[in-house]
Amino acid sequence: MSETKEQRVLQFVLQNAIRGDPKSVIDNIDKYCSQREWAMNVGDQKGLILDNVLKESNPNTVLELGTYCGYSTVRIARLLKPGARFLTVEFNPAFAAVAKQIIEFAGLKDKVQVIEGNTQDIIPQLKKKYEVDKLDFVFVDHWKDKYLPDTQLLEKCGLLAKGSVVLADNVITPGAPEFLKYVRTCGRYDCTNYPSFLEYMDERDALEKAVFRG
Ligand SMILES: Oc1cc(-c2ccc(F)cc2)cc2nccnc12
Ligand SMILES: [Mg+2]
Repeated sequence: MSETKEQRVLQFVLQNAIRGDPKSVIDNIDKYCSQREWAMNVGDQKGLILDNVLKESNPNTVLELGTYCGYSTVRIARLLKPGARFLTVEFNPAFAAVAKQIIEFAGLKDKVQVIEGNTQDIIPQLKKKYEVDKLDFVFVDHWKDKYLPDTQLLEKCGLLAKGSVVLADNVITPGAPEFLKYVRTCGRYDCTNYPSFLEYMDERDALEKAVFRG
């Protein structure tokens, strides 16, 4: 059966990283995807910005939209305090299967709940089915045309509170212009842009931090 790129990333991690060591998992995914096959992980340059914004937020409850292979999931979970809750949503079952194995290999299985499904279906279930009250930190890294509707859905479902951080990947490449215009002009967010580069490439990209005013 012909394997996928995501399965090759997983194999490289299983064969080269150290079980239970999140940083070695992160470094080996970056090594494979920079030297062998490009893949849409947030990467190490934007990953460092993600680390810093996350540390500043020191969140109790985190949501990630777009798990993919679990690279940013591992980056986030490794920095969470004991008892913090972390939910990540992936609609592609093959991606979710790889992510679960990478998260488990990193030793972070007990810190993360991988939810398979469409974000527009899962977000309205977070309060009742997943017992979430408010989200302190949301990492938005799925399809660019879902950034705005999903952010508005988070608001509508009462999941954002004063100080909730929404951090979005790829606001330059591929770009999320409607999302950027909304968070920067609707009056409900304080926005900061973090210029960087597209993972494993020289093209420009950026993260946008939008802090909900409540
Ligand atoms: O970080 C990313 C990069 C790209 C991407 C694809 C192709 C290019 F040419 C450039 C950039 C797509 C993404 N989709 C979902 C989540 N994250 C993504
Ligand atoms: Mg991305």
